[in-house]
Amino acid sequence: MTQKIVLASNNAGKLKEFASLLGEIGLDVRPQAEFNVPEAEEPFATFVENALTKARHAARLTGLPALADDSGVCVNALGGAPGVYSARYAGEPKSDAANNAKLVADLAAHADKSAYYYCVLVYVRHADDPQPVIADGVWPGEIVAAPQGEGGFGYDPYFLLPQLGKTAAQLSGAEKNAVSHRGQALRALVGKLK
Ligand SMILES: O=P(O)(O)OP(=O)(O)OP(=O)(O)OC[C@H]1O[C@@H](n2cnc3c(O)ncnc32)[C@H](O)[C@@H]1O
Ligand SMILES: [Mg+2]
Repeated sequence: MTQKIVLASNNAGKLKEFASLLGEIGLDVRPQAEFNVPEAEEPFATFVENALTKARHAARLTGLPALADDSGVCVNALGGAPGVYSARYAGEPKSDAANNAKLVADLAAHADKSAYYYCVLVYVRHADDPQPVIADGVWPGEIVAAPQGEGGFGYDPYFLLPQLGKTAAQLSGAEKNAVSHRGQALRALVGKLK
């Protein structure tokens, strides 16, 4: 029987990437919305603590193993901001357009546009699992002032891959998953679960 796992995220962009990444490995991964799990609080200053709290929350409410993703874009000239606060960088309600506008404005006076995406994944077998499985991934790039591309989500139209001459939003879903912070983290996590 395929093991059912709850995916502790409400982000449609992430869910789409996970659906394609997990399609191949024989896990039956269901978004937490299917179980009416409400969004968890993310009060911590580290990605791993937020991912752990999201995974535990979903596992507790469903009785299923849970996988959570906490991620963000870290900009070197801004001391790592927006970082763990990426989803709400421009305040509430969450808005990709407002976040991107703030990021471009904050970076305008800086010559160094280097940045990286970071993703940490946490898998818990149950809410009180004393040995959560943790894996992460880093994807370097640069922030550009003008958006390019229609794919991806979040900061992707402003996240340039200099070697490819494209933003993350100009990659196909498969191309992004092959190299992204999330793709790297998930492949590492799956390796640890085997
Ligand atoms: O907590 P969940 O429900 O998973 O959804 P969320 O959008 O709140 O997710 P996070 O708390 O992990 O915040 C991560 C933010 O970082 C940004 N981000 C993360 N990965 C990204 C990617 O692959 N492409 C573009 N932006 C990304 C995006 O703005 C996300 O909202
Ligand atoms: Mg969140």
